[in-house]
Amino acid sequence: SPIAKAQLVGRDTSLLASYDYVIVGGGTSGLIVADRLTENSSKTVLVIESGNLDDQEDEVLVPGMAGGTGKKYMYNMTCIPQKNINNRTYSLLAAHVVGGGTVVNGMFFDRGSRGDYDLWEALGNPGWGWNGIYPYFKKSETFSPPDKALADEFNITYDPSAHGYQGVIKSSFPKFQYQAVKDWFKAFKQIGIPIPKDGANGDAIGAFWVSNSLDNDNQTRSYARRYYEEAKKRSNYHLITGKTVTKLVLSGTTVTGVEFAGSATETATKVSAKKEVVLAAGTAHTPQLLQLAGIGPKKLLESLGIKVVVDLPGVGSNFQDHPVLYFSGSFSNDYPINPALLTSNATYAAEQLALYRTKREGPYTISRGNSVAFNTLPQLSSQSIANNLMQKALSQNPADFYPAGTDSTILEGHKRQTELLANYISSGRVAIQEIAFGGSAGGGNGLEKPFSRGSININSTDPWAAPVVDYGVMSNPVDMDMMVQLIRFVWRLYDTPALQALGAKALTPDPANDSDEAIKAAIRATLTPTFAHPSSTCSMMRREYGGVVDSTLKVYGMKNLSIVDASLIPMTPATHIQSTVYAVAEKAADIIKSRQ
Ligand SMILES: Cc1cc2nc3c(=O)[nH]c(=O)nc-3n(C[C@H](O)[C@H](O)[C@H](O)COP(=O)(O)OP(=O)(O)OC[C@H]3O[C@@H](n4cnc5c(N)ncnc54)[C@H](O)[C@@H]3O)c2cc1C
Repeated sequence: SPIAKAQLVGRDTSLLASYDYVIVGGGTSGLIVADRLTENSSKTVLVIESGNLDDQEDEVLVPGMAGGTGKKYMYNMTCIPQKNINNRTYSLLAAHVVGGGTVVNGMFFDRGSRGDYDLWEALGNPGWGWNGIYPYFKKSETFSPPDKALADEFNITYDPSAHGYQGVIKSSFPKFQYQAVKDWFKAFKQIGIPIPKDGANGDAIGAFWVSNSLDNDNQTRSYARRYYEEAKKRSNYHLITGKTVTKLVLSGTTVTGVEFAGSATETATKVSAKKEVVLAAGTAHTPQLLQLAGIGPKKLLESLGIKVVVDLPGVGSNFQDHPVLYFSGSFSNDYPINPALLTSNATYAAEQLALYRTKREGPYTISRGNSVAFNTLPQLSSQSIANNLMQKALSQNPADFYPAGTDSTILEGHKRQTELLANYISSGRVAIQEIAFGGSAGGGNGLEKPFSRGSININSTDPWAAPVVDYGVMSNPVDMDMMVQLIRFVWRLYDTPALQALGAKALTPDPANDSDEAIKAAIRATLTPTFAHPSSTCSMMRREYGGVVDSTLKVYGMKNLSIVDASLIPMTPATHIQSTVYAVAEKAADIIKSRQ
């Protein structure tokens, strides 16, 4: 096809009629799996990506401008009104570009704690606990330690043995930090939060330093496109961009290929997969493609007149993200050089940008920051509050959170997740709060282990129509209760001697209105349902729990169909999730290779 030929990136060759593997989505996970599968020169791989290559503009490469590309590389998707936050709506942050979320993200490159991944294993996924995934975190990373002078001044500690040194993604630290970060660390210490040496070794509980997905040599973003750049010279690797997969081609319950097109009016091209079709279209679009193909909840499919190929109730359910409440405050005694200066003082900003361009130094080497606190519920409130809240979760009836007639496997999975979560949360094995602090008085207060679950489902048979996104945020009252504790904790943090020395004052939520009811009203009015970490719509879990793929990532009931993206994460880890997606995809590639 001449159209296809023109858009096969970097190649003067034609699209083949069939490949061993067809990968749907050239985002984060898709490019990793493609790279690894093409290491075997006898296997052919086609990646079909709906977006295009990025232009490598400053807003992609310069950390201090991260996210500045706005909508250019994003889908335009909005959730339905969220009834527990005053019917407000919000975007679903899904990237639409080669490299996916890693082109536009905030470059935090951290990992969850041991418990976050042990929960996955406990859901019936042998090999997916911390010990099973840890080697793959290392495999994806090339770590550079921070500059000695900066590390000495700011006490930036790290565990060299926790990192990788031969991976594709460069991980390192900016050349600059704001002074107030030191005071925040002191404040966490004063309030009794531990300061581990490094979160990367499974001990990601407390306040610690994290690296960025940042190339230390030139202080620019390191992202999934690098996997493609390194592998594209292989003649067995084809990437086609600007083409959307519209259909999985089936023969009974075997996937034999896909159809794709550049627009709704373009005639679709068909390509066959001799071994597997690998879904890497992300948390919103992987369930969409399955449901369109008749793989999903029977009731939904029948209501749209779609022939049911496999009744798989979990496709589109168990949707999770990290709801976040941005708090504001002020420092009356702030340092003269602080994060606000870049936006308030154009001369300073121009000087600093020039410094970045000439020497790769200064605040433009920072993206969203390098210091975070991941706190457990007993730490941030008390053991008795934690026990009471978890008892409340355990006494709930899962059916109360789903429409009547919801499949029993979904309810069973909900119950099992609740039991595990309650146990891990009350025993402090996982964090439930994230506070990212970069030297400003305000920040984000994220709920890392929500009990609420949302959904992403189609409501049309048109592959070009966006699926319906329901975050389900705060649908579980235990999440509201935990969020109240998260806010009270931040207020107490402002009262520590370390932050009081800066003249810290909490502004919003306003501590003057400190009844539970007033705090809940503030949550309803201001909570954001997403921290740009959508996941879990095609969870890796036992089928009896509403799972969609097994621990070898094969879709239940189907042949030659796997999933490798963030949609398979069964329970969201307490971390920013890109390095988890990198690790999952590295492990996925090994699993798929082992089937050869
Ligand atoms: C704005 C933003 C900020 C973030 N900040 C951070 C951060 O600071 N730190 C962190 O750790 N994580 C962050 N994340 C999260 C992280 O980047 C993502 O979780 C991760 O990149 C998801 O990888 P994925 O492979 O699941 O999906 P994606 O990377 O989104 O890839 C899916 C790809 O599939 C393509 N696609 C979809 N449907 C089709 C189709 N039908 N046919 C062909 N192609 C299709 C899409 O265009 C996309 O490129 C952020 C994410 C966003 C969006």
